[in-house]
Amino acid sequence: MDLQDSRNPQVKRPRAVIIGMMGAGKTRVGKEVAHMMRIPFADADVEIEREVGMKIPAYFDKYGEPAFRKVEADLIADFLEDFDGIFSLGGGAPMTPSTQDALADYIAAGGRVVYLDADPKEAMERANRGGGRPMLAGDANARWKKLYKQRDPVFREVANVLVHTRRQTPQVAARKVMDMISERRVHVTGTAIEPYDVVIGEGTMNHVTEVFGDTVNKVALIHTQPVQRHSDRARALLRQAGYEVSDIAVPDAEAGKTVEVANRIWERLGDEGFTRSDAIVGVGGGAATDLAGFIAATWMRGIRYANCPTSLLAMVDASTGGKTGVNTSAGKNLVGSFYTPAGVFADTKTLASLPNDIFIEGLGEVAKSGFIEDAEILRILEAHADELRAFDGATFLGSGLEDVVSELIERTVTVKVHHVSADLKEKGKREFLNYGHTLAHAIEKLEHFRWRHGNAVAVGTVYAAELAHILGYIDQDLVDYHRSLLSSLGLPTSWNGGSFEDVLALMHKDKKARGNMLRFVVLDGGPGNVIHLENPPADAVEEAFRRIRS
Ligand SMILES: NC(=O)c1ccc[n+]([C@@H]2O[C@H](COP(=O)([O-])OP(=O)(O)OC[C@H]3O[C@@H](n4cnc5c(N)ncnc54)[C@H](O)[C@@H]3O)[C@@H](O)[C@H]2O)c1
Ligand SMILES: Nc1ncnc2c1ncn2[C@@H]1O[C@H](COP(=O)(O)OP(=O)(O)O)[C@@H](O)[C@H]1O
Ligand SMILES: O=C(O)C1=C[C@@H](OP(=O)(O)O)[C@@H](O)[C@H](O)C1
Repeated sequence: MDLQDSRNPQVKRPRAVIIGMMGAGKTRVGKEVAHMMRIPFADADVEIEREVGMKIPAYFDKYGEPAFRKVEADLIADFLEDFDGIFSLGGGAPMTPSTQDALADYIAAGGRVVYLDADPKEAMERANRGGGRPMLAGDANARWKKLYKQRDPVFREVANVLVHTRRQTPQVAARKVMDMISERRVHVTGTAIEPYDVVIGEGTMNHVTEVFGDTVNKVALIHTQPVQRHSDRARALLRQAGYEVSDIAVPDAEAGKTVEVANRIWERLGDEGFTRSDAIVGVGGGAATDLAGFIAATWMRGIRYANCPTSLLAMVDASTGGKTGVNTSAGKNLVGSFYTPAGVFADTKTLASLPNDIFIEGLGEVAKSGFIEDAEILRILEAHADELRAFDGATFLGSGLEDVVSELIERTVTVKVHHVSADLKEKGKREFLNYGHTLAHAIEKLEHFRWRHGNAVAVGTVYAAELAHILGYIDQDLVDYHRSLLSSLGLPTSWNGGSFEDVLALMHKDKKARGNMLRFVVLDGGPGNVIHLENPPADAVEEAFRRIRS
């Protein structure tokens, strides 16, 4: 398949622009960030000196500040469009209106303007060292303070990333900047949805303390044992932020998603005096975040909650979108509520402990999102299939793969959000997220849930592709592409379990079915074009099933 890269490789833009007061460390810390990220560094002052062929104090003396600002603004405008690294500006640069406009455009195109917010005393002292700063001529301290008063509010306005560096070494500050600029955010809004962000990247769990504000006192931290070390981190962060934390360990995976476990948690919340102004944080795979959301939705008819998903599947799917619930003897996920979180923190640091097979499973839902909306996902999966299949948590952090996985999470969450925002309660468009799921749910049930969901979805998408091909919606190449892509990622593409009759009976019970009519989600023409297929001919439904037997 020929999948075009939707991004334009010609466009160069700084990975981050650093602003701040004189002496904040824009040059020193900026260089360190570039070094850590192995990308180029440029300092506007140095570039200006190169361009005008003299030192800045000499230029100020000869031509004055207005002339300097003009040269500075022109140079910054050029770099914002043609430099692919870390770019530090001179202290006063963001005060020039044309530079403010250029920075706003840069942010609108996805850029990061980092305000390096140093402690005023520390920065002032450093700025006065060494001299050579024309803006501090005369009483340097008084000048610095005056400029700080004028500039600090503007810097806060102009930047979209704020990094405090008080008492931090340049290395520590740089690490902080690096984490913050590598972060990706997907904003979720929609009718009946209180807006929230899904924050993706290494260290993003640190933000879990930012969503509840001052009104919350107690936080119940719901997690499973395999992710203990990650929930320990969340607990430490929440305690440091002043919350009273109750640690609630629940049985792992589906064993935790039961009414009995929920009941034990409700009892505990009652004993510990949780009120409507308290909150829940879920840390773990999709089972733990589904349970945590369900507890939040039901306790006192709804309290605030945040999710820290730790499996790929939970990051790309389960933790966003607001479906919460437990399993009962009537079936999986049949009891629950649509209840959206206050924030989702997909911290890629937690993937370091994720076993390979559980990671691979998550790719099933990632590929599905590529098929239904974002063909760029398919291109990325294709280009990195070998590394993804060989995923090893032990070598994952800081590797090139981490960036690839972060992009896949961002894109997959974006696809999910497009569907959820338009249709929270699954009355229409949201059903498209169910591509491959009609057969997948039947497989999971017949395999007594020993088959992992993402693996079943992979087979289900091949089935849906076969069905669409038999009925003339897509060509054989696209069916073959489903198989080759999924198997290159280590996902299954065939299933030899139960009989067609068993599968058919279960597909009739699928939530998309209407009366006795089967309904599937299929592609029409190519990836990105999805339709509902209602009541397909019985022989096509059976023939497609025959084709997924190996
Ligand atoms: N709410 C939704 O919209 C939605 C969507 C898809 C799936 N789900 C639900 O999500 C669940 C499946 O999610 P899942 O695949 O994450 O399964 P899971 O929660 O059972 O996690 C799989 C296993 O991986 C472990 N694990 C998770 N993160 C780990 C880490 N970082 N390190 C080590 N071990 C880790 C878990 O403890 C568990 O043993 C199902 O219950 C499904 O119904 C919900
Ligand atoms: N976090 C820090 N800790 C200690 N020294 C620092 C720190 N940041 C910067 N410095 C030092 O302070 C001086 C001013 O830093 P610089 O990067 O030139 O500031 P700016 O470019 O923001 O004016 C330099 O000598 C630099 O090495
Ligand atoms: O604050 C300012 O107006 C200036 C700061 C300097 O950069 P640093 O902040 O890197 O010292 C330099 O651009 C020029 O002296 C003007």
